[in-house]
Amino acid sequence: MKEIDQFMDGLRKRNPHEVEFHQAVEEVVESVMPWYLDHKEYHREQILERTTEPDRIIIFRVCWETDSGDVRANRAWRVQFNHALGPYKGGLRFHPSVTQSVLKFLGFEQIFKNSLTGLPMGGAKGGSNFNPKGKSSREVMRFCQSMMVELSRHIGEDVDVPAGDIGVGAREISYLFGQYMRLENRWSGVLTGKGQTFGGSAVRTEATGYGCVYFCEHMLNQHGEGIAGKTVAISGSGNVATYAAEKAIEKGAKVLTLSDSDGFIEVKGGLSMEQLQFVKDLKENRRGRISEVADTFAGVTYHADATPWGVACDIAMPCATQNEMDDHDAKTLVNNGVIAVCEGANMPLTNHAAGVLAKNNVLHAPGKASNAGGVAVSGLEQSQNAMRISWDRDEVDTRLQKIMTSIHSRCVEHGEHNGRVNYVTGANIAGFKKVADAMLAYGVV
Ligand SMILES: NC(=O)C1=CN([C@@H]2O[C@H](COP(=O)(O)OP(=O)(O)OC[C@H]3O[C@@H](n4cnc5c(N)ncnc54)[C@H](O)[C@@H]3O)[C@@H](O)[C@H]2O)C=CC1
Ligand SMILES: O=C(O)CCC(=O)C(=O)O
Repeated sequence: MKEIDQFMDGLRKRNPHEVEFHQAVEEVVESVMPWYLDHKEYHREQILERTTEPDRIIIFRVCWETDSGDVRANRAWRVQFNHALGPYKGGLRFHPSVTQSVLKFLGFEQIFKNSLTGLPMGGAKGGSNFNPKGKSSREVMRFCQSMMVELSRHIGEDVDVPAGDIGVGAREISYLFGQYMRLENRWSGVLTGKGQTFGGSAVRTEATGYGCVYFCEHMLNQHGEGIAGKTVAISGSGNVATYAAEKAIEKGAKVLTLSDSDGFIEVKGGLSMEQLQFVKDLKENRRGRISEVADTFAGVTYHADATPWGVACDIAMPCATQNEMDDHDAKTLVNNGVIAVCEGANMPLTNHAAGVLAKNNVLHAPGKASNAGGVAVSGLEQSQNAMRISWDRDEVDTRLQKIMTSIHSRCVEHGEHNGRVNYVTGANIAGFKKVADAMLAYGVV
C-alpha cells in the first residue's frame, strides 16, 4: 500500500539505523493504515506521525564500582513515549543488547498495550546496557543505586512509574526503590513489582505468564478449541516463561520445553510442577543455566545452541526476547501442525514469521494483547498504593482475568472477519483508537 510505504520511508529517514523500532512501527502501521485513512479526523491531525515520535528520551551515564574497586560506566535511557492516557508506565531492562532502538520499540508497543488494559497508563520503557549476568548482588545494588540518582529526577507516582523487564526482577526493583526513598525522603508508589511487604501487589510476579495463558484459552475457545490436553512449547525460563508454564500445567496442558540463551530443555512427558519449582529456584535464586535441569532429572533432554521451535506442539509461547522466532521457525511449526502462537515476550516474531502464520491460518496473539497481564497488575498495584490498601490474591487474580477477557473481546471487535479473528489487526486498532481519541481531544499538544 502506497501510504504505508511513504510513511515508513519517512520514519526510517527520521530514525536511521533503529531497525527494531522500524519493525514495531511497521507492524502497527500495516494493521492501522486502512482504518486510519477512512477516519479523516485522525489523519488531518497527524495522529500517526505524533504517536511515532516519543515525547522525550532521557539518556544518561551510570558510573559504579565493581567489588574489586574498578570503575565501570554504562549508558541508561528512559523513553517517555506517550502519556495521553495516564502517567508513563513501562519496565526497565538490563541487558548488553539494550540500545535506544530496542527501548523505542518497547516504549512504542507499551503505549497500545497499556491502552488495551483499559487502565489509565501512558507508554514508556527504559533500561541500560548493563549486564547483570556474573555480577555479585552488591555490584547490582551499586549499579541500581547509581542509576536511580539520575532516574529519580524524571519519575514520580503521577509522572512515570517504571517496573521490571529482562534482567530486572524483585531484587533490582528493591534496590531501585530503596534508593528512591533515600533520595526523596518519602514513600510513594513510584515503582511497581515491589515486594509484597512494602507495597507490592499480590500476583504481580505471576501476572504476565498467567495472563498469557488466560488470553490463549480465550483465543482457543473462540475458535472451538480448548487448552486442556494440548502440548505447549515455551521459550525462556525467566519470569514470564515460568509462570506461563505454571498456569498451562494447572489448566491440564503439557509443557514440552523451556530455554535460555544457551539452549533448551525438552521434556517429552511434560514438565512436572517439581521440575518447574527447580527451574524457578535455579533462575530466581541460584542464577544458573537451564542445562542443569537435564543434569538433575531423568527424562529431560538438553539441546545446546538451539531454540524450541523444532519440537512438534499444538501451541507455541515465545517468552524470552525479541525476534526469537523467524520465518524458518514459523514454517517448521506450521509443518508440525501448530494451531496457535501466543506471545509472552515483546515482539518475539520477525514480521516475516508473523506473515507465515497469517498465511497458514494459525491463531496468533501479539504480545501487546497477550502479555498485557503484567502491566495490568502493575496498574492495579498503583491503584492499591494510591488508596493505601492491599487486595488479596483472589481479588487481584479475578481482576486480572477480567482484564484479559476484556482485551480479548476488544481484539474480536476490531479483528473478526468471517468467524476468524486476526488478533494482530484487532489489538492494533483497538489499542490505537483509544490513544488517538485522547490526542484529538487535547488539540495540538
Ligand atoms: N516481566 C514482565 O512483567 C513482562 C515481560 N515481558 C517480556 O517478556 C520477555 C521476557 O521477560 P522476563 O521473563 O521478564 O525476563 P527475565 O529476565 O525474567 O527472563 C528472560 C528470559 O529470556 C531468556 N533470554 C534472554 N535473551 C535471550 C536470547 N537472546 N535468546 C534466548 N533466550 C534469551 C533468558 O535466558 C531468560 O530465560 C521479554 O520480551 C519482556 O519484554 C512482557 C510483558 C511483561
Ligand atoms: O509492569 C510494568 O509496568 C511494565 C511491564 C512491561 O515492561 C511490559 O509490559 O513489557
